[in-house]
Amino acid sequence: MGTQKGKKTVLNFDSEEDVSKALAKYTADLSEKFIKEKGSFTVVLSGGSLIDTMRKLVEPPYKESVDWSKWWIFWVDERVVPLGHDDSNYKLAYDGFLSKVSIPSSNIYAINDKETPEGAAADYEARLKQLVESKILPLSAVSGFPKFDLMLLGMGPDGHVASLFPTRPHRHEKERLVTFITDSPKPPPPRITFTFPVINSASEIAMVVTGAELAYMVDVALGSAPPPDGIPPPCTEVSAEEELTWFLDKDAASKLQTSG
Ligand SMILES: O=C1O[C@H](COP(=O)(O)O)[C@@H](O)[C@H](O)[C@H]1O
Repeated sequence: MGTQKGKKTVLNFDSEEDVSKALAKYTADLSEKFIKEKGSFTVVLSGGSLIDTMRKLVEPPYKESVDWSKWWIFWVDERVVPLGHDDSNYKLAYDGFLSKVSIPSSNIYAINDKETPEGAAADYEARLKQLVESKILPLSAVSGFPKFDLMLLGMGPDGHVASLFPTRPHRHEKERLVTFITDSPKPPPPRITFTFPVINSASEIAMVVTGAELAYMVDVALGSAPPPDGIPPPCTEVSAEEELTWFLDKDAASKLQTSG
């Protein structure tokens, strides 16, 4: 299991719609707080169901009240396909979120889709290091890795987060900021992903998990069921420097002993 440095909060909601509303308010509140404190808000997105659950953030009142000009967008993982491909996490986010708000395009860090997985990971890592040098991204005083303000994570039924899969050794990478995989068990096979040292250096992390097919893994991740084959899956390793907040709907929380 990961070492929990910050606080952990588990929020249970009646429906996915309620998760979407609460996630919008949580994100807008953090945006205001970080922009007030440091003049910018660095947000790391996942792919998958997260983007649809973020839909309330691009509706009134947040669409107008959030200062999108101060946002910076990154991806915790990306499939190494052209940015316009249906498997691209960038395209998913562009269609469902980024095209609806006015974040400066120079603040949106899509991968270089002309590279191999290894090249794309090295390129993304180099660009993050440049942002550290230009003081856009601070380094965590705890880990020495870049510290993002907010990571919005999803989880797969096998307990993967980002593109860190239970059966792949790159989940244990401790030196690199960004690594790659060419044989992801979930298609498409070529992907790049932030490593745990970077993920766990974030100030705030939201784990956004909805749907009954994730109920067992939620139980494992929150420590109330034993992990499959006795091996803790990646979702058990997530922790944030300030606060990790789980957003669960009733179905995802259905196996937890104490929900509500
Ligand atoms: O492949 C991926 O899967 C995870 C989980 O997706 P979900 O649809 O179960 O929410 C996602 O977080 C990751 O970014 C994506 O590349």
